[in-house]
Amino acid sequence: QLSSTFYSSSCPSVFTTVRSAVSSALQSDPRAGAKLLRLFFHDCFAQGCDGSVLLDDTPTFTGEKTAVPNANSLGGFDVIDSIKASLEISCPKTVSCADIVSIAARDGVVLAGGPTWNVELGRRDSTTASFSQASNLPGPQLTASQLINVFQAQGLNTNDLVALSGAHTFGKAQCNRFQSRLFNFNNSGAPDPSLDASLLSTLQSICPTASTTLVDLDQGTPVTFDSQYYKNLQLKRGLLTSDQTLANSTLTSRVVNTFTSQSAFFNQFTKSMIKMGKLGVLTGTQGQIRSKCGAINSS
Ligand code: HEM
Ligand SMILES: [Ca+2]
Repeated sequence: QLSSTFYSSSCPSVFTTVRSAVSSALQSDPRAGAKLLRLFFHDCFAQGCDGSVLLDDTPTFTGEKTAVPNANSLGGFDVIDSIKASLEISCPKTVSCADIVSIAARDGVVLAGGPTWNVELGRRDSTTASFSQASNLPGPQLTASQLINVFQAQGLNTNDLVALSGAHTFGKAQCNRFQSRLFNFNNSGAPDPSLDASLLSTLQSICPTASTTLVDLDQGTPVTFDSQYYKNLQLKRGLLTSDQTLANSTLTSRVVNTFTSQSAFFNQFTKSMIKMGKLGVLTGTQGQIRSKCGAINSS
């Protein structure tokens, strides 16, 4: 029961406010859009798209930020906080943090050259978070069949999985997320055979150890939102095991091939984003509209 016109009368400036904030964040951080897109994914997969990922820990509350997939990894909180501060001036107590994340994710895609779509709105913010669900976000070592299962548990199918993984067309990953592929893959004494030799030697020199050094997820067009990601997979140039497996497994390889067509990818990506954006949403009088995205309202 979300709607793209949800704020048409209550906060008509919401789209321009978010767009200009994301655009200005990109001036100082070329990864800002990628961070915001990932933030949306991590919000939706833990307890639904309810802003739970934004809640800070307190002495009596454990949120999602310290879960392994998020800790020292997730970003974009500063951009969301500054958008929220602007909107509390123009449209007080009106726009949920969960909706801000969903619009900012779309704008991060658009401003990197990706497709646009009408974001469906009307989500409300949670008063709780789920450390355990955040901890169960899919890890970079998963195989295609494991990824299919994780997505299926959220009501997302194989097309959604492959299309949404295309988000790795921009942004970066730390060496420690994939370094196990480079020297002694699965205790074989050799690197992952499904990794292109020239990319392997590049990565071996950047990542001699499982460090926090950052590497482009898409070595072809690292800051553009395009279908290069799928072409990389066909060339054994996927960075994470969870990327490369999509081309290696017969469960997903045909879909990977389809998405080398940019129009086919963009078309499915927008549909899958709208679908992911509906996971576990709070609407109507459920939850609340937070005044600050990092904390539940005190009264
Ligand atoms: C299919 C399962 C997925 C796995 C296993 C996965 C895993 C990862 C990992 C390990 C990183 C690097 C984190 C770090 O090094 O700190 C990453 C980055 C990223 N992920 Fe995913 N991801 C998945 C799906 C998605 C989806 C569905 C989206 C969004 C629709 C997404 C968007 C991103 C983006 C944009 C980045 C780069 C963020 C940045 O530069 O800060 N990922 N992902
Ligand atoms: Ca959530």
